[in-house]
Amino acid sequence: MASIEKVSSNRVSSGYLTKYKFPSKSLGGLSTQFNVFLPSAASSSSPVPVLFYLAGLTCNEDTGAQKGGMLNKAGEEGIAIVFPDTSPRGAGVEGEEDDWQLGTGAGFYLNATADKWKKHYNMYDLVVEELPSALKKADLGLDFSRWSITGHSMGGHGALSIYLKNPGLFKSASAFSPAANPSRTPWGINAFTNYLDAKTRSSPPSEWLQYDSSHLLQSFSEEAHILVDVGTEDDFLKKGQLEPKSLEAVGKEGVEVRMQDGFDHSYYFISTFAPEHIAFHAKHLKA
Ligand SMILES: N[C@@H](CCC(=O)N[C@@H](CS)C(=O)NCC(=O)O)C(=O)O
Repeated sequence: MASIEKVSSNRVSSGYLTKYKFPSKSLGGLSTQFNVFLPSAASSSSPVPVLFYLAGLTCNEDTGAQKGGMLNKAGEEGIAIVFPDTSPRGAGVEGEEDDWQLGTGAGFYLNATADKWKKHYNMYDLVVEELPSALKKADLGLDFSRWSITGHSMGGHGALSIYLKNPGLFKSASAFSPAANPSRTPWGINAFTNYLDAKTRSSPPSEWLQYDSSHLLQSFSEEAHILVDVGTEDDFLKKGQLEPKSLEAVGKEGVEVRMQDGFDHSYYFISTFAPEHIAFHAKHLKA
């Protein structure tokens, strides 16, 4: 496996935010970048818990790190945060730059099975397997036995679906304005239609449902530790892209969905509630 290479580093909060890159097998050999916030106290002999933050459509590895308002609280709690990119870059797939909801900046945290996309668009494998392996090998002081995941919008879908698909791997999951029922809402339908080669005739196809949090939650047999915040003035909520009620409708204990009065879809909303999400994860990561 290729080693990670440092690109830049900035002092922030009680530690450093460092950008790395490495050639990713999951992304067909393309170089991918990610940021790691590491509290200064972390070391290979004293590793810290890890939180992954998955960003939304049109974003990259810098968006959450720069605008999410997460780092002071993470520093205080002694938690590292890993910020992956949202898609491969420069795959050269026809049309990948034409639509902000598909292709570059819109990897949807799945493994593509459609011929056109499957060589490069495997963000699920990158986030769940390859990036953790590369980070473990680099021995930065991250303890992946204490691992949680969060994200925004498309990244909220990523965080919840990855948590639900891997019982026991994460201590907790949270999301800001997630696309919570993507097999039935426009962004998800567009992404799944293009990325996934669905052979089943059911509607929605089972190949889509394996990435739908509201569906996955129905058969999640473990104790759930999930926190979701959504702003009542979120235009994407109003346009039916998010459907957080479909998570509540499952009626599973341990899933808290909070509607936040007057907030929209932006990073003003995320940065307001980010410290509460960090505290939520800290409670489970340190339990
Ligand atoms: N480009 C889209 C909006 C894309 C968008 O809102 N992306 C969200 C995630 S779904 C985001 O976090 N954008 C980055 C930002 O707000 O800084 C549009 O023009 O409607």
